[in-house]
Amino acid sequence: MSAVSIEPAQLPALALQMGLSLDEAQLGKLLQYLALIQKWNKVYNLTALREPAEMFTHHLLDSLAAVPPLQKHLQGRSGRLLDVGSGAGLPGVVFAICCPGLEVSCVDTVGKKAAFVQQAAAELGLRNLRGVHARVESLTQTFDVVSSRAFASLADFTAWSKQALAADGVWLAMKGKNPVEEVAALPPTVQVFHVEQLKVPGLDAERCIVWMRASAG
Ligand SMILES: C[S@@+](CC[C@H](N)C(=O)[O-])C[C@H]1O[C@@H](n2cnc3c(N)ncnc32)[C@H](O)[C@@H]1O
Repeated sequence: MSAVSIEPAQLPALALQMGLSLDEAQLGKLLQYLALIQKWNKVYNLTALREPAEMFTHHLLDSLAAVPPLQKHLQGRSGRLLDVGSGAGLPGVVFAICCPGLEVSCVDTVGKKAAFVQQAAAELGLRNLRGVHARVESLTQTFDVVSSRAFASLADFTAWSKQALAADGVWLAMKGKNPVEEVAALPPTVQVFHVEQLKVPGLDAERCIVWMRASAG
């Protein structure tokens, strides 16, 4: 994966280029969130990336690329989203900032990561965001969208989170290259209805969303 030089100061222009309509407050919160990850990374061991420039492209812009497809799916509806294995809150915190009508829960088995998301929610004033310390398999609430990024194979992701998916809910899995073999390994109870290519500014790498829903099989 290679990256061209790109800087946080370019965020307003990059957001427009990505088809995002964000106000000053949202742009500010995205940069504040990045600063929080950088500040707490050493203490909480949130991400293996250490370089601020890399965090900007590989984490923030990469997560932002999934926002227009998510907004298109929601079509202005409110709803509940669960981000599974969210780590530092990627992409869940970015979704919460960009989609204020969405109630976002970021679940992780590591307590300090869930605590970091709770702290980010407080510091950024995000009342639609919460960090949950749990294994996704143990959740009983249901969600309209269940997302993941850098989490697990499609088969494991859907198997572990299926009880958390609302009856008409969808899975949103952020992946690199179109994961043809992972799709082939899915059980008949999971239907892939769209593989959507993403373009991340400054990232010369393939990215996609695999959209799935539960089917009778
Ligand atoms: C590689 S990290 C990805 C973090 C983040 N989504 C990102 O894109 O940077 C995977 C995360 O999944 C969490 N995890 C693993 N198994 C889990 C489970 N069964 N339920 C919830 N979280 C889990 C790990 O603790 C880890 O933080």
